[in-house]
Amino acid sequence: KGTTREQRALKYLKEHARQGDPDSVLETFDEFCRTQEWAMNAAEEKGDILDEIVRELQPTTCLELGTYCGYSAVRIARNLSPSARLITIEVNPDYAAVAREVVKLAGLQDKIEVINLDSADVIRELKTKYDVTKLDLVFLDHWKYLYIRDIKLIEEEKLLKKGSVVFADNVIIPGAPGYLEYIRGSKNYKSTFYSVHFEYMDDMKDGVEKSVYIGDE
Ligand SMILES: Cc1cc(C(=O)N2CCN(C)CC2)sc1-c1cc(O)c2nc[nH]c(=O)c2c1
Ligand SMILES: [Mg+2]
Repeated sequence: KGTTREQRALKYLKEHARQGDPDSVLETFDEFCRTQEWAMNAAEEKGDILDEIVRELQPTTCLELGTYCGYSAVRIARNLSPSARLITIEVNPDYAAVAREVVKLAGLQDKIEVINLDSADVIRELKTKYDVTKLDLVFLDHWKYLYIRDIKLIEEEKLLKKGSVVFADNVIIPGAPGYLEYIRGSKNYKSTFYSVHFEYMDDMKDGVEKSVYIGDE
């Protein structure tokens, strides 16, 4: 075929979504994944919880680990206030390239910065190189073994403040071994589990975990 699934998705979005309209981009992406090819987007149910968190928290600075094609980056950024921004990190260059196109298609390139590097390297430089003081929202959606590494790094860098929200995808499928135990066992967080359908699969259950930071700043 020569093209990747992510490139086929982008082509479909360019042909069917309204330029500059984030809602249209998300609806069209969901349609592609339900009618053409499955893809690991945060999708409708997980997306609704993410929307709720962003609307309630009104975060100024958001960090997403695991951009993939940019579905959840668009989902987060479309609800951000004018001066708020999202930094999203994607280690896979092919995914990052597609994500940048999807962000542009949604007209959100001024709110979203896609960084094609390893998450740990960027987290260590958020304060010095990316002008971040505190993170109001962190979305963990990259690789299950990196959730615990990266949340510990974020704590070490003192990037969280009281009320900061850490939202983790896939805590059931593929699962986040060690992360759930760590975050639920920590006195610095108040965690809530949401049982949700796995993206685009009405017969599979996954879980997402919302953790509010209540620890020392
Ligand atoms: C790629 C993949 C395949 C899965 C699966 O069980 N499958 C059976 C059912 N069929 C339909 C799909 C395939 S689950 C999953 C996945 C899903 C996410 O949301 C992810 N988020 C971030 N980073 C990941 O690596 C990530 C992987
Ligand atoms: Mg996921």
